Amino acid sequence: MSKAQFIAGQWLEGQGHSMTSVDPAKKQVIWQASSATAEQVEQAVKAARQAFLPWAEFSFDERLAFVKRFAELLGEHKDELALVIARETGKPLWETATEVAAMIGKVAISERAYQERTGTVENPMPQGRAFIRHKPHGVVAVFGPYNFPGHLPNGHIVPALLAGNTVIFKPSELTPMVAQKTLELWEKAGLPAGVINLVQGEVETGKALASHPGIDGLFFTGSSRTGKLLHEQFGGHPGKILALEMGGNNPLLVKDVSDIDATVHDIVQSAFVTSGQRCTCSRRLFIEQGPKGDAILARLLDVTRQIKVGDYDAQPQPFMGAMISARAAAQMVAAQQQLLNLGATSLVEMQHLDPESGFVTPGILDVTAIIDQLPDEEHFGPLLKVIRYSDFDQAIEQANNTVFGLSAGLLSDDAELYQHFFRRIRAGIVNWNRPITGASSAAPFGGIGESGNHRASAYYAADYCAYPVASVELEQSVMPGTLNPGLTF
Ligand SMILES: NC(=O)C1=CN([C@@H]2O[C@H](COP(=O)(O)OP(=O)(O)OC[C@H]3O[C@@H](n4cnc5c(N)ncnc54)[C@H](O)[C@@H]3O)[C@@H](O)[C@H]2O)C=CC1
Repeated sequence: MSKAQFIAGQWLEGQGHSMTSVDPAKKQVIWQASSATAEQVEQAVKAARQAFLPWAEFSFDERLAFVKRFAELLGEHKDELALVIARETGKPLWETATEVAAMIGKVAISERAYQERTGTVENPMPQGRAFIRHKPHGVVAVFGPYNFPGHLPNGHIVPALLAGNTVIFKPSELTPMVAQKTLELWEKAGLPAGVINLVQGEVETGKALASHPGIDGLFFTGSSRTGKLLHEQFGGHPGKILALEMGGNNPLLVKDVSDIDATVHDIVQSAFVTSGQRCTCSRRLFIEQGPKGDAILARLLDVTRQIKVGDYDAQPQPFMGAMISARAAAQMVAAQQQLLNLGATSLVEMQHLDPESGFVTPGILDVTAIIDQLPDEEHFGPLLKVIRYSDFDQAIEQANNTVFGLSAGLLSDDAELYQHFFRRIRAGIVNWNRPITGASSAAPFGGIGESGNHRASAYYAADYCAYPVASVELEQSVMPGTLNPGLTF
């Protein structure tokens, strides 16, 4: 049993029910502990509140020194952390190494973002000095998803701490071991007690934290379903900051390309990387009808059938590892069946390779015939839906026919067509001849519609981690040269 709760600088056993984490590739229990109760969440909020003022009173450079030490420790422990992420998520080691690298890279980017987006500005004025400064919100909760259990929570935690907030982190219940490892590194970095706290548990722990009156904000990355629940819960609390990074039903359009292999590579990288478990993954692929489209589709089917799926530590490395759980894999196969029942045609069948594991092969369906009945849902796995179109503008209209709006892309040699597409498509990430996954931490990261609430993360995370304060300041009160009418001194 692990002491999995980190509260006020102490590792504590949870007082709730027992939790386990299962390696979805090797099917072994790799972690066991007890969840945090509502009382322990309360302790964590108290600890974060007590730590807030001293932490906020440190200078930016002092806070930065702690965060840089964390980045150094990530570097020293990068192989160990990459292995923990691989074991808990099933993602291949080549990919989890890039996740740890992104966590390290986040620190320098967040430092720059803090200065550029929330630094201090002095404006000239006739009398006194005018300042724009930024202050931390206070105690913030960070909720993380399972697909990038290190990098995505880190994308909230690092800018939150730099801005002077204290944090209570509630990771996904599917990736508690990664959270524990990460917090051990924060502890080693010497953060004062209470500045970062970890509460592990399932939905009830999440609810206890999200509904706690003592938090000043909540930064969430996860499903639209949960994000919407939180949005409702935060209704009537305009004083609390809520940043939601949620799912997508992302379209990728293809027209007039000369290099078929390069195009297919961008499609595969968009649809199947991380076994389709990225919020930016392409779910819908629009290919023109006719021989040119046929050739692209034929090559895509051919390459997809050859994608290597395997253990995270296999040599040579597979492109796709296991999905997060046997349950998630079974749900994807069920989603495929549901679309087949509606009248979709299977082009490459997704298969659950072993019902006890998270391994699935990638699948492709032609859904052209059922476009009007297509459920507008995020299928969070390696299942790509192909739509054959004859009119490009209609294809854009269909691409926009979603409640989501996270990422979208065009694969085409035609620069003017891209401008046309860019003006019409609705999404927070719009790419041209590049995969629609792999968004940069140095750019804003967020979507419109049900993909987010206009609080983009990554480079723009600095914005939701602090509030602006406008001040006009003068050493002492001075009588103005002219008085307003009606005043007598
Ligand atoms: N836009 C973005 O930046 C990203 C979005 N995602 C989305 O995340 C999803 C996959 O992640 P999941 O872990 O399945 O998301 P999830 O919504 O199931 O869980 C996220 C977090 O919320 C907590 N939670 C769940 N129900 C709750 C409730 N009722 N009250 C309070 N807390 C609750 C969970 O314990 C977890 O910590 C996908 O939909 C994906 O698109 C994933 C990565 C990035």
